[in-house]
Amino acid sequence: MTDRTSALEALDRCLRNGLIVSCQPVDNGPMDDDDTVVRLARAAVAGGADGLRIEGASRVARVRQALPEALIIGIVKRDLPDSPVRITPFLSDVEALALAGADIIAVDGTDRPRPESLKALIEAIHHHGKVVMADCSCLADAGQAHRHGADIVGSTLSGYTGGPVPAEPDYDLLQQLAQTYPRVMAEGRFNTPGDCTRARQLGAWAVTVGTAITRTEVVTQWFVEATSAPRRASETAIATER
Ligand SMILES: CC(=O)N[C@H](C=O)[C@@H](O)[C@H](O)[C@H](O)COP(=O)(O)O
Repeated sequence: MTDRTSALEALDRCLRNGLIVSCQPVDNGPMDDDDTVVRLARAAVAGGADGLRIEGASRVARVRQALPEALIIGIVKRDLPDSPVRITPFLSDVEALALAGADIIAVDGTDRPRPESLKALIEAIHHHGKVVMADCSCLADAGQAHRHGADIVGSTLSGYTGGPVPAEPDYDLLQQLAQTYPRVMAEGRFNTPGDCTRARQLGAWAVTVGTAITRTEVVTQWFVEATSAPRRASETAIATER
């Protein structure tokens, strides 16, 4: 049995049917600092998370130090002037995440203009002895990533490569992925426990939840929107009665 096969079998034991909590606060918001990310990660593990998704090599290193046993999916996000690819675009990002202690490194798995090829990124991650997750937007992305050797394919980028972002997770893509690949991460707008149950029923290997657990501003906004609409309606009714 190769090292890679045994590493993947060990991963299956940890993550199959597991929950990964993505600890990525709202950019530049009041929770967007390293200490808060470490606390979010600790809280997620205390709540039973099987893994963590952490952005930035320095934050991966901080979380690794705080939680030596945690399973960490590391990414680097960048806004590039000449490419829409944001998630771990450079070989230097892969190296930094590997040195920081990520177990799994996720990269953009879409077929869009990019500074370094997907194949080169996947090879580099394997060279560092790490597991590759490809963040995909469609079935074709996953096919290409899998051919290049990606170990995990995720629905992460469905809805984020153009046009309005849908409200629901992409269950159709998830089902297609799960029928085709052995390790499929349901990720992207899985905002309720019910969404996660459905992901599992459709064959997801694991589910990643971010916003609904770690972006307080966004979740607060959901509640504000849900509660303010009726209030406005009743205010209108009162105004009309007067
Ligand atoms: C599209 C993109 O850049 N997704 C990012 C990937 O790391 C994060 O912003 C998401 O929070 C993460 O994928 C989890 O998804 P959700 O927050 O919907 O549970």
